[in-house]
Amino acid sequence: MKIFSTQQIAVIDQFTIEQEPISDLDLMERASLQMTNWVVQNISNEKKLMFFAGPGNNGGDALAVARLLADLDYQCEMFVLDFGKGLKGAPAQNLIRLKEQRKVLVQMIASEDDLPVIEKEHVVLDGLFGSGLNRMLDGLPATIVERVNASGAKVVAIDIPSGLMGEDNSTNDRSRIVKAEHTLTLQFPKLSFFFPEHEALLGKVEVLPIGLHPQVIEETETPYCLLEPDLLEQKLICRSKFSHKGTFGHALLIAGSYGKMGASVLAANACLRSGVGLLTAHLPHSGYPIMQTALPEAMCSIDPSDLMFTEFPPLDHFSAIGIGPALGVKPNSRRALKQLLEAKPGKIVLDADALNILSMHPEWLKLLPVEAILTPHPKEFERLVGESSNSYTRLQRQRDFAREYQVYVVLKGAHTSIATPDGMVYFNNTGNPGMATAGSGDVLTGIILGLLAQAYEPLDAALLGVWIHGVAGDLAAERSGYHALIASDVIQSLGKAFLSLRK
Ligand SMILES: NC(=O)C1=CN([C@@H]2O[C@H](COP(=O)(O)OP(=O)(O)OC[C@H]3O[C@@H](n4cnc5c(N)ncnc54)[C@H](O)[C@@H]3O)[C@@H](O)[C@H]2O)[C@@H](O)CC1
Ligand SMILES: [K+]
Repeated sequence: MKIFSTQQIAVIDQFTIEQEPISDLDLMERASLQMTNWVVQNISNEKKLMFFAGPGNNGGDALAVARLLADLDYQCEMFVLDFGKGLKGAPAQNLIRLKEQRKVLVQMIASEDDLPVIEKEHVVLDGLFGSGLNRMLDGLPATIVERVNASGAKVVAIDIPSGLMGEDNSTNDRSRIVKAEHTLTLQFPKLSFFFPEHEALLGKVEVLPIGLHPQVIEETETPYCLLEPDLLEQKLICRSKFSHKGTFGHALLIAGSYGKMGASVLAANACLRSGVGLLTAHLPHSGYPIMQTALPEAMCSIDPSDLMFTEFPPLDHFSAIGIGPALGVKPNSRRALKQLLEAKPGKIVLDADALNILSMHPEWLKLLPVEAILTPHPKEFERLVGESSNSYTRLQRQRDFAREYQVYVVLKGAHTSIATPDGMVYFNNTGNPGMATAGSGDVLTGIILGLLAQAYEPLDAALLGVWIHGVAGDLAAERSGYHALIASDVIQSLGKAFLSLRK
C-alpha cells in the first residue's frame, strides 16, 4: 500500500471528486458512514459521545458522523470551534443537516469559557483538525486538546489525532496533540503513524477505505510504501521437484566470538530454516563443538583464533555472506572485516558488530558492495550516521545513507523500514513487542542471508526477510505470549510463516 503525503491525499480527494464523479458532500458522507459503522461495532450507545469539530473537512466528518449516530440512538453532543468566520462548503452543509435533524445539541466554542466539562466516562470524537493541519496548534484549539487529554475520556480520532502532522513533527509540541485510543484513518495511513514516538498518540489505528479513485492512486508516485502479503507472495520463488541442495545456494555466515556463540547458532539455524541449500558457519575455534552439537546441518569453517574472527575462507564457493552477530570489535576482527570488503564479497548482509566496526571506520563505508544489506537497530544506525532527534529526521538520514552508498538499510523497530538505493522506503507491520528479545536480530540476519544465498535479489531478500521474520514472531507469540517469547521460538515458526505465503 502506498503511503502518501497529506498534500498528495488532498490531490487524490479532488481527483476522485472530479473523475468519479462524486460531490465533496457525498464523499464526506461515504467516509462518515465508514466511521459510523466502526463506532457502532466498537462503542456502546450507552456512552455519551462528545464531538469536537474544527473549521475544515475533518470537522465536516465529525458533524456528519454525529448525525448518523444520533439516528442510531447514540447520545451525541457537538462542539464546533468558532473562529468567527463560520464554516464553508461541505462542513457548513453538514452543520445545517445536523441542526435540522434536531437530535444533537450543537454549541459553538469561541473561547475557553464555552468549553464543556468532559467526564471520564464520555467518549470524545476528535474532528478538530485532520490532514489539512499546516502548523502547530496554539490558542483555543491547543486549549481544547489539553482539556481533552486531561479528561481521561476515551478518544477516537477522526483521520488523525488533531495536532499531529502527517509527516514531519520535528518542531511540534506533543502536549498540543490529541492522545487517542483509536485513530480511524481514511484510506491511507499517514507517514507519521510509523514513528515510535507517536504510538501513544495514535492508539490503535484502523484504516477505513473510502473508495478514492484507483487511477490516481496508481499514478501518484511516493517513496513510501507499506509491505503487504500480496507483494511478498509474488516474490516467493517456487521450488521445482528437480531441485537439489546446490540449487539453493551456499551461504557463509561469519558470526560469534568467545562467550557469544549463541548468536551464530541462532543466525545459522534461521538461515537453514529459510531454504538455503548449504550453510557454512565460520567460527573461532572455541565455537566449533558448539555449532556442530547445536546444529548438525551446518558445516563449519574454523578461524585460527580461539576467540574471535580474524580470517575468512576463500569466497568463491559462496553465493552470499552474512557477517556481524556477536563478532566483537577487536582490532584483528576489524582488520579481517576490511579485508573481506576489499575482496569484493558480492551479495552480503552486515549486522551488529560488522556495523559497529564500520561506524569506527567510516572511511571503509565506500568499500561496501553495491546492494549490500545493512540491518542496524536504531542505536547501531545512530553510531553510523549520528544522533537524530526524531524519527522523521532519522528516516531522511536512512534514505540519504542508502542512496549515498547504494545499499539497503533495514532499520529495525516496531515498523522496520527498508530504504533502498533508489530512495524508496518500505515499512513493515508484521511482528510484535515480544520480539524485542536477545537474538531476534540474529534471526533476521540468518533469514536474509538464507534468501540472499538462493536466487533472491537483495531487495526481495530484504523485504521478504523482514516480513517473514515478523510473521514468524507473531505465530510464536500466539503460543508463548510476549513475555516468554525467545528468539528460538521465532525460528521454530519460520516454517509456518513461509507456508502463510502459500507456495
Ligand atoms: N481523504 C478524503 O478523501 C477525505 C477527507 N476528509 C476529511 O478531510 C480532512 C482534511 O480536511 P481539510 O483539508 O479541510 O483540513 P482540516 O479539516 O484538517 O483543517 C483545515 C482547516 O484548518 C485550518 N488550520 C490548519 N492548521 C491550523 C492550525 N494550526 N490552527 C488553526 N487552524 C488551522 C486551515 O486553514 C483549514 O481551514 C481529512 O483529515 C478528513 O478528515 C473527509 O471529509 C472525506 C474525504
Ligand atoms: K482529528
